[in-house]
Amino acid sequence: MTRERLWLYDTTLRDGQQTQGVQFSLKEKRQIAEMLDGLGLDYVEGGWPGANPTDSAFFDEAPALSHATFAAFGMTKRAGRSAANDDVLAAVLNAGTRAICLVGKTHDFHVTAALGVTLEENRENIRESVRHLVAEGRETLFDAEHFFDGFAANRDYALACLHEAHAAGARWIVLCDTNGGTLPQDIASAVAAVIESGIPGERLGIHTHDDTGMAVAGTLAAVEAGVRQIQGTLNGLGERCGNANLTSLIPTLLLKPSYAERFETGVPPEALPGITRISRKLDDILNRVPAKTAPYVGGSAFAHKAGLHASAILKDPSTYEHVEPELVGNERIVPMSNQAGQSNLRRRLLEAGIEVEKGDPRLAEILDEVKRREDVGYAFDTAQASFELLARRTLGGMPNFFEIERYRVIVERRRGAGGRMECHSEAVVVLSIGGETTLSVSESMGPEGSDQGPVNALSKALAKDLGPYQPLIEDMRLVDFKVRITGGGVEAVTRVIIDSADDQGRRWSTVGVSPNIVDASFEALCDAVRWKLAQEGATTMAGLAAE
Ligand SMILES: CC(=O)SCCNC(=O)CCNC(=O)[C@H](O)C(C)(C)COP(=O)(O)OP(=O)(O)OC[C@H]1O[C@@H](n2cnc3c(N)ncnc32)[C@H](O)[C@@H]1OP(=O)(O)O
Ligand SMILES: CC(=O)C(=O)O
Repeated sequence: MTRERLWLYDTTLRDGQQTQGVQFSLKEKRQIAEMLDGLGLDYVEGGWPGANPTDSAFFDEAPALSHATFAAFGMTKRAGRSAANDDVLAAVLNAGTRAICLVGKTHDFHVTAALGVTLEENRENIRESVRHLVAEGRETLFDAEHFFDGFAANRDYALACLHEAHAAGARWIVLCDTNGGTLPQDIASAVAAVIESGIPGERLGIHTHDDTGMAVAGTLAAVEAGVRQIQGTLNGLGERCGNANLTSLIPTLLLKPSYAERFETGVPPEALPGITRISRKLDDILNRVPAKTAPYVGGSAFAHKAGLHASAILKDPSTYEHVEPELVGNERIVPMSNQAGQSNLRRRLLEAGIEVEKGDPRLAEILDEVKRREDVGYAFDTAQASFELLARRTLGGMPNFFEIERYRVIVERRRGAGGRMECHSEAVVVLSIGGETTLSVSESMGPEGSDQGPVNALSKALAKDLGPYQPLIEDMRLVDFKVRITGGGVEAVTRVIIDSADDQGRRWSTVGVSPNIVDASFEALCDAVRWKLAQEGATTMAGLAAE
């Protein structure tokens, strides 16, 4: 059966940049455009040339795309001037892209209230703008702004605006749910009416916003009704609540038989496993924590926490997964928590290289300890390294690398050079290693001598002199630090999660809990060091001496 082509148009660099708090640099725009091209998107909209210096510079040195058509964005000409004399149209044309997307009004209310022109003038603006770009040999898209609201308010006028663009030669008429309030069934019936009015589905696109949380559903409803171009953004970035999320739509189109059997896109199946990496790379660029619950690509998308789920997953992963995580480059995890049963536990232990027979009484001991600790504020589903240490201690065979004799932290605010007030943190850690006592003092010191706080000072003091273990922790560093006040037991306590990494690409999380934030941090730091030593195959002092 031949499949119909669905065209994917990415607007991360334009509508995505309209997200509050998002401002891409030139280098980041290039990086993102290349990622989208590598994934197989058909169009990459680069921004609005002339609107700001970054966008203009981006078009001056366009990225080298091997697959995607590069598109510039602008708006229809203003009333009272010809298309050839319109500065906005001149700027988009000068950007030199093969495709140009122009936004124009289709809701009568916006024509009179926002533009302040007559309904006929707006139709002329659409017609002449599109005609001008087509005459210049550009593939022209018309983004019909507020189309669905306009269709509900004045159907004839909204349709007439679309037909102006269509008759003038626009390749794509893109129906926009600009305010994001239209429900999927209303999108479907409006699309059906547009097709019935004479514009075929192969010339129609859909651009939705997520203000009701249904941008993806609205997009799919439009496809069902006949549109053949989808506009969206990576990770659903976009104005207000965002646009239709391509990171959800692309796997859906490729993996769900009801779409995959009827449609093909430019994204080849072998590129699909790259989508999780691309999604996280975008978050990295934006300095955002990836959304764990994101469909397909989120860290929790294939995390099986409940005991009943994990038990079945071990027998057959399809029991609780709608697709295999590998297909989208994600991974299955079975975290430990107070929702876990022995199946989660055995699976998690196996991942850590520890095999325990089903029914071993020590499994129940570990589970009891996990549940007891979670009751007082620990969280092991995110702090897997602390969980492993707990399990190894219960199973026996966990070396006692070092003992904490005492530690002390001083935080001082004092007048420094130039009379400015500045903070200073200092820590002392005393350890006992194989009967020997070591004492380390360290100051917190960040870039240009800035104070990085007491936890940083403690981390440095702890890692300063670990006696014979020192070489094993040299490549280790603290990469993230999260604090949560939690109601453990009868009183609120502080839970600290610390993420550490090393030069061998490992990244691990540990947890500490205490009414005192510094003490909770210190517990998590000690676990981080112990886990690293265990990974390095370190033995106790006695073992080291024997080697
Ligand atoms: C639905 C969407 O998301 S479309 C994308 C929207 N994106 C952006 O707005 C980001 C980029 N925009 C910008 O940098 C600026 O708004 C610019 C450079 C485009 C224009 O800046 P300015 O000339 O200062 O205008 P300003 O932003 O204040 O107002 C927009 C103007 O465009 C007019 N306009 C809006 N839409 C259209 C249209 N489709 N066709 C013609 N004119 C339009 C408005 O009437 C208004 O003109 P007015 O001030 O004469 O009333
Ligand atoms: C064009 C566009 O971004 C919108 O109408 O939402």
